[in-house]
Amino acid sequence: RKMAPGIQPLPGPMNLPFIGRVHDIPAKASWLKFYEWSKEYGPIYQTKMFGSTHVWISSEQIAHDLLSKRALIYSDRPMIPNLPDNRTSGDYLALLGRTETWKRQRKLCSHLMHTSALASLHDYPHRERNRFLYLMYRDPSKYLEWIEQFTSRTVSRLSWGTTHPAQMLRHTTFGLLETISPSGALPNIVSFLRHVPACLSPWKKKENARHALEDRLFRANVGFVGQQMAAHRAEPSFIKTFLETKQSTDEKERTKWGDMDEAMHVVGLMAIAGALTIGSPIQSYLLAMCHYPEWQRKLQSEIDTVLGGQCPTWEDREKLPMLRAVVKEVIRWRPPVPTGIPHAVEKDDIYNGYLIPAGATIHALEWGITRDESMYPDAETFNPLRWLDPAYPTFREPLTQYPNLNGFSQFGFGRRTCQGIPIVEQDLFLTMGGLAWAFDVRKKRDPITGTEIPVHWNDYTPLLIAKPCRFDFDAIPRSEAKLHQMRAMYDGAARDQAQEMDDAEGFELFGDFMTVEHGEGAEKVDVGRHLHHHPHHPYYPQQHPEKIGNRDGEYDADESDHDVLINVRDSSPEPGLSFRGDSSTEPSEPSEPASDKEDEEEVKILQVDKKLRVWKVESMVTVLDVPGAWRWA
Ligand code: HEM
Repeated sequence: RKMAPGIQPLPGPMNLPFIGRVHDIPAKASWLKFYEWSKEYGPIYQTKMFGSTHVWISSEQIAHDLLSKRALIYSDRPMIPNLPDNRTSGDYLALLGRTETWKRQRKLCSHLMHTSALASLHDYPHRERNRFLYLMYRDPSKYLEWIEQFTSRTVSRLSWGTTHPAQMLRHTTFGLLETISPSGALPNIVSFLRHVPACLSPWKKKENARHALEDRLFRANVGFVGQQMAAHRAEPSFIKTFLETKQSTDEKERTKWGDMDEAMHVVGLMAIAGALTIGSPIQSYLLAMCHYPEWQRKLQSEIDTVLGGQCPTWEDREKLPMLRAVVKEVIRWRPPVPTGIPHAVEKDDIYNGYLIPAGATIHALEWGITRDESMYPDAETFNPLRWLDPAYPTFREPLTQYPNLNGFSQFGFGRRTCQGIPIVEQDLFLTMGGLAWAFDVRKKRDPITGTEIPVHWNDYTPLLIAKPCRFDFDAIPRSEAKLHQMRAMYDGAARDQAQEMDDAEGFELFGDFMTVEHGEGAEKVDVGRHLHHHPHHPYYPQQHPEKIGNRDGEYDADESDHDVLINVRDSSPEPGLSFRGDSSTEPSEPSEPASDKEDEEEVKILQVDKKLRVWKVESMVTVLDVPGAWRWA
């Protein structure tokens, strides 16, 4: 391509014909390679992949100069080869091109988020956090499960006022992450594979089936909120807020936010974003505490001194700057979206004498941005002090307000910045604060030699949203008093859930198996199992054989929903039947020996709704740490 005098192409590695540098990009932790190149070619450089230009930015200043200050031409999104209508379809706001649909959807998203944030997210993160802490106490080795339950249940409540869709949301959302991630589906790297017809393309078949399932889930959820509103018992939610505007007597207000179908997708995307991302920093917090016990002690000391033994609530945020600094530093130390979500530039542009060609994909390389030594000295070290001490360039006053997550580079740039920060901020403040208040998290010790068992430093999953691969640690409750408090907090959360169960009449539950119709016919999807058989899923047995949690060699997602049992299998239990097992055991197979006695409990079926295939149970749980004590759950 001919350049005007004085203009040059961006620096970057030499490209091979046609494939560019595809062969150099590792399947795992690709961001480390892109960061390595930034050391060689500078804070802005380009690579080619199958003919398209990718620009990588590792400086916050340059990202702002282009993506924020020149937002007029830098706010588009690239086409995702494995989801080729992502720019136009309107199903996923975050992936839409710079279109009128995107502008409308972004406004609606912002309105719903704002309304909910003003009401402190209806206390949902707090209620779910209390449940989460107790589950962590019962079995910290299942932390991946408890964290995913926390994030998906919280965002389900926010979106639809109920936790019921949470499990299915996890399933469909994880599938979407694979569909769109460069390392999740081959056509995203070898882009011409997108032309393979649907009947021959395993990627298209899989995505079509997933999409159909997701569509059914979102429609059922919206229907549920409508029914609950008609019965005057809907809990607050994004969809409820939207439907209320539809009931306004003011015609302008009624039409302002678009139609129901669009709102369904906007809220669906918000739920997807919430279920996907927030687990990453919660897991990274546990990793950080294993490596930096001194910061755990400092954080605990702040919480104990300021709150006199109470567990942090959202109202305490102004008083706990160190907790906010830990939240922010965890995100900086291990960025949840290390390669960023790419923008696309719509016109040729010149930056400092370099050409950025129209159509190039622009990546704000979040991993590189957080390693800029001029802003983050000693960047590899987890150091919350950089947000609290005036000696650091990132310090900001007043400490009642800063540090916070608003405007943080890790949530993107310009007109496409993340819209979920109020949820992220509250979820992380409560979970990290709750964990520090309740537990000493530390490396496990070998029972015989007493030596510490090593924990990895930076082994993360490879998809667009990166999470630490499973590691073992101890989470020791800090005192007997805290244990009692945790149980009381959990009882409150369990009561909420029992109430919700009563309200769930009319909600369409999904079976373990369901038939999904799509273009190529019908497919039987095993939802329960499916969740654990994604090749990149951290629980996936083949990929991480040593990292599997439970006695069956495979992690059972429903295992510890002890408080109420929602069983969706075909057996038809009768009220009054009692059996021993854990609450996810089939009552039709009571004789099956439970190999793990600790999980056993007395379960009695109280009520059965055959149409919904829901049982409500009463279960007597052994409280393991107080021998001989029993508790009704
Ligand atoms: C730790 C959690 C999260 C992180 C690190 C994160 C990060 C990001 C990033 C990097 C982007 C792209 C920004 C850009 O293109 O410049 C983004 C976009 C977005 N995020 Fe988040 N996010 C998180 C959680 C959430 C949550 C809970 C929601 C729920 C509402 C959400 C909603 C969105 C939306 C709607 C967009 C798309 C904005 C647009 O394209 O116009 N995010 N997020």
